[in-house]
Amino acid sequence: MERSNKMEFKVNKTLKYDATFLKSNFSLPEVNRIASSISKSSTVTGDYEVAWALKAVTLVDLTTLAGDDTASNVSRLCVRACLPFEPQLLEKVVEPSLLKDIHCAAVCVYPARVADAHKTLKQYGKLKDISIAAVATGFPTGQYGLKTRLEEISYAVDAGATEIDIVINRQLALVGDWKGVYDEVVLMRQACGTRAHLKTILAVGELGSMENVYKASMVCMLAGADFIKTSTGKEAVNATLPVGLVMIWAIQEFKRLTGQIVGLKPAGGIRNVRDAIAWMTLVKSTLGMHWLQPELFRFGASGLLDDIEKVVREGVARLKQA
Ligand SMILES: O=C[C@H](O)COP(=O)(O)O
Repeated sequence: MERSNKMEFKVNKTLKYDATFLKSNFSLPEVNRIASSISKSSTVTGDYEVAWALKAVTLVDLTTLAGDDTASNVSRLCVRACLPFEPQLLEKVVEPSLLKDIHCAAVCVYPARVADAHKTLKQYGKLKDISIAAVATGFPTGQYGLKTRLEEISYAVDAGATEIDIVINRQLALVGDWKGVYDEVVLMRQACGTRAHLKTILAVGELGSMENVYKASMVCMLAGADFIKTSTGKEAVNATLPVGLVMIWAIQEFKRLTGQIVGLKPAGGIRNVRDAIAWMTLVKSTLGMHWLQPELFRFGASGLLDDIEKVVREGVARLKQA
């Protein structure tokens, strides 16, 4: 199966389980205070808002995860990911040489729809530019036997997925069996092999505490995750800035202890440019501006591109009037 080679295909290594990595040292009021102050400082308007909105496009995993997904709507999603705006629209705001870079980072679909995405992206010559992410392992609940959860990964990779978004076993996490969570994610890492990046969904809204969010982040990174992702988009509480901050602290500490670099993917409920800018501000002010690239940061979102399009069109219209 022909696949994208946009990203150099280096995957993270599985490291030995070490319970000392799970110890955290933060207080909830501190987390909320910092997240709230970052959120307040992230308001931008006018041309800056358009620039940030265009940056956000390049970080989106454009997602459809619905029971009624069909080959046609997945194909339309892929076309939109390739060309979110007609090139003439952006002529006044983007340098001509950069227009080709204004596309989504990936499309994200169920395993059974990967072949449809692959077909369309191949047809448009975009397999090298846009990754195909598949959710797997009994998404969204993970409440299935391990054997079939692992088989889903192989199925999606064989169909052309280059990124696998797995869900962790919340049952094991909630009873404190972190070694059990680690062991499963290690097998998921092995099932991806070097053919696909592994993104691990923590389902933070079901983990019960920020300490558990930190532990789950560490366990997944030890197991070899390339990205840690907040949510499936199906939990009652999905991506929030405080949770993002705790995951970022885990990423920073993990890098300090092991040298291994792991990306962040907030997902679920990120629907407008204002939210996207708040997340990008959070990342910029903690991990640094260089983290805002598709290899290290993604938005998992089904509706964000609609608001981005609105903001960009309004911005371009203002420029034309000026
Ligand atoms: O992984 C992506 C999420 O499922 C998308 O969630 P959303 O539909 O709330 O944007």
